[in-house]
This record gives sequence, C-alpha cells and structure tokens, in this order.
Amino acid sequence: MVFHILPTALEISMVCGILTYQYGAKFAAITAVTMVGYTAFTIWTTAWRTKFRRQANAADNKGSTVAVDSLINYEAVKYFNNEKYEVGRYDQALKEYEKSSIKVATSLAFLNTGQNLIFSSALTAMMYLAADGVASGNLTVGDLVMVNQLVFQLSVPLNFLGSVYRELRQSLLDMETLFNLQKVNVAIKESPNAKPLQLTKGGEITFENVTFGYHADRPILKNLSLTIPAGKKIAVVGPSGCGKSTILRLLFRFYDVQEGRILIDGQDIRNVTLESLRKAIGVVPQDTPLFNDSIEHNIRYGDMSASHEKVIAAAQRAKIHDIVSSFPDGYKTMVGERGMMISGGEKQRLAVSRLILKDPPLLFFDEATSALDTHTEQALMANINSILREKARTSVFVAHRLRTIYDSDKIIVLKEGQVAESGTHRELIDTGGLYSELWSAQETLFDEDGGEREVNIDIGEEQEDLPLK
Ligand SMILES: Nc1ncnc2c1ncn2[C@@H]1O[C@H](COP(=O)(O)OP(=O)(O)OP(=O)(O)O)[C@@H](O)[C@H]1O
Repeated sequence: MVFHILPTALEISMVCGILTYQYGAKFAAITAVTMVGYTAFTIWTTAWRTKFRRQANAADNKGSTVAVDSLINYEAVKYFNNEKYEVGRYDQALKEYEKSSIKVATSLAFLNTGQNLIFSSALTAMMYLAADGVASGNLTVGDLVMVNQLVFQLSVPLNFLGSVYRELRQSLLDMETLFNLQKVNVAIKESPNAKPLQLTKGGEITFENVTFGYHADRPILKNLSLTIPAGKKIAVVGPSGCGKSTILRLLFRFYDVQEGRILIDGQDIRNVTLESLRKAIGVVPQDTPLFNDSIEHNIRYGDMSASHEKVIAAAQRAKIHDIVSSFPDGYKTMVGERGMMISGGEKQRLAVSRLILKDPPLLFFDEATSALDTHTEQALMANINSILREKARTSVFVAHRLRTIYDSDKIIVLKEGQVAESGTHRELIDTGGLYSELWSAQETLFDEDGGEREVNIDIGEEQEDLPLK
C-alpha cells in the first residue's frame, strides 16, 4: 500500500509543480483550490457516510442472528405455529438492511459525483484559461494540449488516493466489532505467579465463606462454606435456582467469587493455572454441548489422542455402545447440529463417555442422567459408581431425583445460597428437615405414579435395598 501511495503523492506534487512553474499564478490558484476542495470534500463525505455503513453492518448482523436463532429453534417455531412471526422478524431485519444498504450506495454515488464535479470544474477552468492564453497569443496550442494532459494526469492519482482513503475507513468500520471485542475486560485472568494444581490430598474441595452473584444486587451464594472430601461421592441437592450449577461454574473458574475463597487440596483456585485446574475437573453438564460431527468424534473430544478401542470402551461403560452399534452408520453416525439427530438420553450418555475418556480426578455430574429411563439410569449409575470406587475419585452429583444420589457419602442440601443441612441419607431423613420433605414428596409421587415402593438399585458388585423413610 505504502509503495503505491508514495509514488502517487509524488506524481501529484510534480503535476502541481509543473502547472504552477510553467503556467503562472492563475493555474497555481486553480490547482490549489482543486486539491484542497477535493481532499476536504472526500474526508467530510466519507465521515458523513460512516453512519450508514455502521447501520448496514448492524442490520446485517441482526438479520443473521434472527435467521440462525429461528433455524436453531425450529422445533419451538413449529410447536407454536410461529412461522409467520419468524418470517416477519427476518423480513423486518432484511428491510432495515435494504434501507441502510441503499443509503450506503446513494452516499457513495454522492461522493463520486462530488469528486467528479470538483475535478470537471478544475478542468473547465484550466481549459478556459489555456484557450484564453492561446487566443491572446501568450500560449501555444501545444501548451493547451499540455495543460489538458497535466490536469488528466492529476485525476488518476487523486481518484486513487480518494478510494484508498474510503476503503480504509470502510474496512476499519467493518472490523469495529472485532476491535470492540478486544476491549472487553476478561474477568478471569490467570495470576502471574500461578502454579499448576497439585492434588496432594486426592482432591478435597473447600468453599470458605463464599459469596457470589451474577449481578451485584442479586447474590446467589451467601457466605457459603462447605467441604467435599477427597475420594468421596457427594451430592448437592436443593430447590431449582438455589445455586447448585453455580458451584460448578465457580469451581471451573468461569467466574470468580466476590467474597471468600475456593480451595482444592489447600490451594486457592485463583493461584493455580487455569489449564491445570480445568484439566483436573471433568463435567457432565445439564445441556450436553455436541459438535455437528460423528458420535466417535464427540466421544473422543474427552481425549483427542484416544484410540478407537478406548472410545468404544468408554461408550460401553456409559451404556451407549449397544445403541450406537445398532445405528446403520455405527460410530460414524452424525449427531447433527447441537446433537439434534439423537435423543436426549443418548446425548447425556455421550457426555458421560467423554468424561470417562477424559478420566479427571474430580468429577461433576450436573443432572447427568435426568433424561434416562429408570432402568438405563440405574445401569449407568452402577457403572459410574464402580468407576468412582475403583479409582477413588472425588465426585459431585447435582440431582433433583434423589433416588440417584441417596447412596452418596455426604448429601449437601442448599437453600437460598446457603447450606441448609448436610449428612448421609439416613442422617438427613432422621433429622426430618428439607431433604426429608423432598424425599417424602418424591416417594409419594413415585407411589402414586408407579405403585412401587421398594426398588433395588445396583451400585456395583453388590445390590442395595433403597432405604425408605
Ligand atoms: N449467567 C447467568 N447470568 C445471570 N444469572 C444467572 C446466570 N446463570 C444462572 N443465573 C441465575 O442464578 C441462579 C442460580 O442458577 P443455577 O444454575 O446455579 O441454579 P440451579 O440450582 O443449578 O438450578 P436448577 O436446579 O434449576 O438447574 C438462578 O436464579 C439463575 O437464574
């Protein structure tokens, strides 16, 4: 770019110099006025056009967002017969884009017309002066041709500089969103002295007087203190929205606590490297994020270096191998965008397979089996339990269905961002508190729905009777 601009600028100065030196003050004055007028008009009009380009970019982004949003949520659109509404929304966004695009095009035409007008006026004035000079005998016909050529010689580089300036401004504007992204403050920063996490005690997690809220005026966790012992199976239960998943997000350092601290084996998680922290924690989230790729790829995502055999072994432990094998394309089956081509239960089991493949020391299951039928859930839980016992992993289960966690070493009941009670299933039932109420409510429901009261839950090698109140 610089190699083009420099010779162009040189060319303009030379032409102006020749016109001034060769043909006197009047030609010099017209040249100066043309240069100043052309530059000022180009800068002013380009600045004025900026808002139209910005509007067009915003309208284009809105159109894409509306289109992607309604396509991703196509099921909701169909369930509620809202095709017309979505078409209207998209149409509105396109209309706005059309309106601003027309403004961009017309303002560009205005810029080009103005530039041509300035240039043509200069050409006319100079030709008039040259013709006058020829008529009065001061200039020759050769001079007239020379002036004509010199003025044209001025137009090409002027046009070039004008378009370079315009394109530059436009490109910077198009990249504005990108630049704005860079200005966004990243809340989670690794401390300069961060050290890799050392699991010296096997992964004991401690929340010490933790206060946290997504918004300052709405605290979710209030002075929360709890300990998750190493190598134990812990359950966190409580009413919806009380902050169970928030505990995981804080542990994973998606957010930092506002007060208090979180320790893993005595190390404040703000003082350990993010990579080592996130490597140590495995999560099966509430909504399984899947890539629009094959089942095998999605399972392998837990460990990109895993062999095909390891992927199959993980799928077998997550109780999904038989189903996948029955698919016509087996492990090569594409799951579709966000996994829309497989069932909710299959998605959850894929997430569990991933976790088994990652094999982290700390495991977090956030409603990991909520979409499964009771039998598959029991079989999967038995496998998960046997892995936990075999490897003495620290595990945290968030669950609403208490039957899936009643056998935990410790159950923590959260209410309004604080620990309402904690203990084993038996201790909590004996206390007769919130857990006991939740348990009774679910048992009553189960009785009414299924009429079944005693269920054997296979938690590994031995079968345990579900303790009832
Ligand atoms: N990113 C966020 N920004 C703002 N508020 C949020 C965000 N994520 C969650 N919340 C709010 O924080 C509260 C706790 O959310 P959290 O997901 O921890 O609840 P939960 O106990 O896991 O609920 P559930 O059992 O329904 O999954 C909820 O009221 C929720 O609306």
